[in-house]
Amino acid sequence: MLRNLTILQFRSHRRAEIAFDGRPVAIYGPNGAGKTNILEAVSLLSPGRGLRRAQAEELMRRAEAVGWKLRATTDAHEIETSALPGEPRRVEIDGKAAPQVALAQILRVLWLVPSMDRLWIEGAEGRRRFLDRMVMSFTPAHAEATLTYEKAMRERNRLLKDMVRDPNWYHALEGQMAEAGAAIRANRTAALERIMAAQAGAATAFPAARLVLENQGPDDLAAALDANRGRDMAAGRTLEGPHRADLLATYVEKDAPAAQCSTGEQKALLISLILANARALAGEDVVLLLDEVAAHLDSGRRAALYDEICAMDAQVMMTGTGAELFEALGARGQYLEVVEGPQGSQVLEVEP
Ligand SMILES: Nc1ncnc2c1ncn2[C@@H]1O[C@H](COP(=O)(O)OP(=O)(O)OP(=O)(O)O)[C@@H](O)[C@H]1O
Repeated sequence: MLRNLTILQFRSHRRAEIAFDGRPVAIYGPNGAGKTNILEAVSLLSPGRGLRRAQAEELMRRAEAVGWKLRATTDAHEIETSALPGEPRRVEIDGKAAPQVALAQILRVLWLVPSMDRLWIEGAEGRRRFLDRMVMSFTPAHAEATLTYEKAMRERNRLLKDMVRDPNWYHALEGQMAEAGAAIRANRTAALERIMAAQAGAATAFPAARLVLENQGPDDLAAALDANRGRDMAAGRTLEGPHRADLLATYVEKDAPAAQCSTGEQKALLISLILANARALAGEDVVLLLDEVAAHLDSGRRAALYDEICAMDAQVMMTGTGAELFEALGARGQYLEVVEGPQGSQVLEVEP
């Protein structure tokens, strides 16, 4: 689990040191105090751009703009990640420089944030990202397969745009895309099976979702890329492949597509998936970040959510309103109050 986190010059935080004691962490305080910024810091202990998909530069505290740094201690490792102005984010694990993807091996960080409330309604890209984060939590190497595929595809797209016709320019790239693409597909299929199995086996108040992958691309991607170069050249990009896949969910009990469910039901489906994801990872170091998830839930589901979180093997950190969190978690929670101070956000440990 994550034991300690030091946040330096990050968003609204000048310096915050937090020691986690293993209980679900309840973070509360006024609007804009810097609660979500703490969850965002934790999300950056995994590969990628974190739960707001921010650029490294945006994360620098505006007042000083000297760069930011996060230091974390888990049971087994020390993680440091930082960025200086104008530079990409860097990662060190146990004092040695490491590629970002190496973070996926240490903590399995999962999250739900309010910007995902319209996930089932909006475009496929958000769902694909959500899917790939779940997949990466099971198969850390998925992060690398995705990077390899996207890099090769970008180069292929450049050739297509430049109207390069010589097949020799394409062979190696398409080979890489086919190989990484097959891994991506297999990883995604396996992850969905694990999530659905975890849902089926759990005593949970959250609805079961049937998950299906659509638009995964042709079975023989190498042959399709080879055959469709002319069509792709006309479009100026690669039209088919796992980069177009979509995740469809059905609310099983009502046999309704997620996009047609009520706002609360859509949220319940997301919570159901993220809880199933965490359960399916039992035995791994899972950190589950829940930003204002209780909004849209009825009182029955809210109570169930808190009970399920407390019974889980995962380390949970959530934001919400103080009164509700105190009432729901009582002595089961660790409380952090975040307030805005003259020197930026202040994080206070509170005993209820
Ligand atoms: N790069 C930055 N430098 C300084 N402050 C920043 C930076 N980025 C965001 N902030 C500030 O952080 C605050 C938002 O923090 P955060 O999103 O954590 O709020 P919150 O406590 O979750 O609030 P809410 O309850 O409204 O969701 C805002 O006041 C914003 O101006």
